Order: sequence, then C-alpha cells, then structure tokens
Amino acid sequence: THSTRPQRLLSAVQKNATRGDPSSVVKAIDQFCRQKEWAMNVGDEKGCILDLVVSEVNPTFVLELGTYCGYSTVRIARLLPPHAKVITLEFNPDFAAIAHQVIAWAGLEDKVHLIVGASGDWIPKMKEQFGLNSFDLVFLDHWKDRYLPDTKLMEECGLLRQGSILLADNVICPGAPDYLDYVRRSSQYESQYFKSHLEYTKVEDGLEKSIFLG
Ligand SMILES: Cn1cnc(CNC(=O)c2cc(-c3ccc(F)cc3)cc(O)c2O)c1
Ligand SMILES: [Mg+2]
Repeated sequence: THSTRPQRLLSAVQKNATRGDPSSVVKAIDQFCRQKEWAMNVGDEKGCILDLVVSEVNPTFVLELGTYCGYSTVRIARLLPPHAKVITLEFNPDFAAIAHQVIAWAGLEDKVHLIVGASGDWIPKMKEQFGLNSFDLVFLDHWKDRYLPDTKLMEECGLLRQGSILLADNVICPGAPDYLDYVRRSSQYESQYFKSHLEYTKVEDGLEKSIFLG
C-alpha cells in the first residue's frame, strides 16, 4: 500500500508540528518540501508576500481558490481577526481530505470553510450560501487556466467591491498569461507584480496583486 505525497506531507505535520500552533504547521510543511519532497504550496518566500498583503488588507472575508494541502489556508487564517473567515475551494477530494486535517492540526477550523467542488459551480452560489456581499481578498492558486474565467465570473456575480484585492500565485511559473494581460490592461484594476521564486526553487515566479476599482 503506497501513500501519496499529500499523505506524507500530513504525516510530517502530525510528527513535527505542535497541535494548535499554525506557525509550526507552516514551518513543518516548508521543511518537508525543502528536505524531503517538493510540493506545490505557495511556500515560504512567496508566503511572506502573502502574509504582508493579508496583514495590509486585514480582511473579514477571504476566498481561496485551490486549497491543495491547506498550507496557504493556514498562512492566511492564522493572521485573521476573530470573526473573519477563509472560504477555500478544492476540486480534488483527496487533496481536500488532507487539507481538512492540516487545518484542524493548526487549530484553525473555526476560521476556515473548506468546500470540495469546482470554482465555476460554486462562485455563483457564494452569496446565498454564506450570506456575504463581497470578498475583501481573493487568493488565486488553482488551475492557471481558470484564473481569468473565474475572475470574470466573480465580477459578474458582484463578489468584488471597490477595493477588493486579488492576489494570484504562479503568474510566471506555470504562468497565467491571459489573466495577467487582463488585469494589467483593464481600467477596472490597478495591478502590481511581486517578483519572487517558484516555491522551494531558484526558478522565477511571482504574485500579482490587483485592486478592483469598481
Ligand atoms: C492538480 N492541481 C490541483 N491544483 C492545481 C493548481 N496549482 C498548480 O497547478 C500549481 C502548479 C505549480 C507547478 C507545478 C509543476 C512545476 F514544474 C512548476 C510549478 C506550482 C504551483 O504553485 C501551483 O499552484 C493543480
Ligand atoms: Mg501555486
């Protein structure tokens, strides 16, 4: 019986991190991915930029597209004020099952709502499901060819308000060229590129922060 990489990542968290201590969970995953097996978490270098943006926005409602093992979910949720929430969407049920346990180990279940399903199906249901008007921050880290259609869908569903922030991972590697072109050209967004590296490597990558101007 062979374990999967997400299962081995969860085991490393349960072995090396302290229950209820989100920072130790983040550290344990970064250590596992640097020393044992690469995994597609946003990582520590881009993670610090994510932390800066979360702290600056101080959001009440965050939408994360692409949970994977919950690393960035934990990074975001650990910085939120008491009643703030992260709604995170994961298409792959196996990833979601691991993420649920990583988030629980960090003790952040009360701040996180994990949904298993497709972003295209769930974005139109957000308002009614969660009784919210708009998202203060959206972290895009799912399939790169979904960044643009899902951004247009969020606009159409009225989920972005003046000042909502979009933060997109991997705009260079693997890349999201159509998304990048859209947010940089559109008069509805003010965009800024944060140059960094692909998680745990020396390959260039970066985050694109885009403010919705309404
Ligand atoms: C299957 N799946 C479920 N969710 C997703 C969405 N995420 C990605 O695709 C993703 C991919 C990479 C990456 C992979 C191989 C490589 F050589 C270089 C980069 C890095 C990331 O940070 C990512 O977020 C994919
Ligand atoms: Mg990513």
